Amino acid sequence: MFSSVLSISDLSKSFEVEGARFVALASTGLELGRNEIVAVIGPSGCGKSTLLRCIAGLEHPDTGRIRIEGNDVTRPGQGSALVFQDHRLLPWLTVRANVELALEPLRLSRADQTRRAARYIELVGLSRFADSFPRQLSGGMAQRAALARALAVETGLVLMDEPFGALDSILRSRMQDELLKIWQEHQVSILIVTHDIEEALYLADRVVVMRPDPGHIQETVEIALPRPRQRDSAAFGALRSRLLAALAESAPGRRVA
Ligand SMILES: Nc1ncnc2c1ncn2[C@@H]1O[C@H](COP(=O)(O)OP(=O)(O)OP(=O)(O)O)[C@@H](O)[C@H]1O
Repeated sequence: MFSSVLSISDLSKSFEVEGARFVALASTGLELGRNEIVAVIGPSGCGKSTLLRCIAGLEHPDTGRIRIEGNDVTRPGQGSALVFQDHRLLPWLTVRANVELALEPLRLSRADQTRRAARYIELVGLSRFADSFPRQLSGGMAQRAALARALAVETGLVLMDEPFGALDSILRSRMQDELLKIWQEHQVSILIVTHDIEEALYLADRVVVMRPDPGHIQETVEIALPRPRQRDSAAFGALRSRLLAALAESAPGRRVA
């Protein structure tokens, strides 16, 4: 049975731009199943980040309903954790202290907080760097620390906005494999925004293609390829062509109502 972790219906969001209403998202609906990975692609400005920010409770939608595990999202950090392109670790805190800080709202005992932070730092392979500061980490390591911080909260839903966008291609594909390994072992649902079609195809069970003017979901493509996926296989290539064609249909634009 399809058990929804995230359920979005009729979501819309507009912003005031130069005295006029600009519609960033219009009547958007989306379901995310338990342990599902869904990637969101689309041209710049089609509302991908706005969608994620609404789910994360950082933006208040104009209309519609967002539920995580059946609960309406009304404030930040409710049922989800967000990973950005830049790691956003606090520079004056060590990796360990950054992860522990994210756990503060859970009001765990001091011992449990320490244990949980250590477990997730180990999971992303950073135990040796737990007492390092962000400036002492490479880009990939800092992004792994940000992932540990998001996973440690154990929300069951991780939202990722271009998480590997700033990494070089070799590191990026290594991080994709690490993410899949963690996902397989830890049973989380992931909604990931990416500009990279290959990344979407490599990671996702479904790819949602968005279109601007106003931002909405144009189509959803099932990626029924077994894992680990072969980027040079004919089936991968056929889906790549399909997504490229879907993206070509989307032309950036801006509607001011
Ligand atoms: N706070 C805001 N005020 C005004 N306009 C905004 C605001 N946030 C987003 N927008 C506009 O809404 C539209 C969608 O932005 P959003 O960042 O969601 O797009 P995106 O698809 O994530 O783009 P990109 O791929 O470039 O990151 C853009 O035109 C953007 O300028």
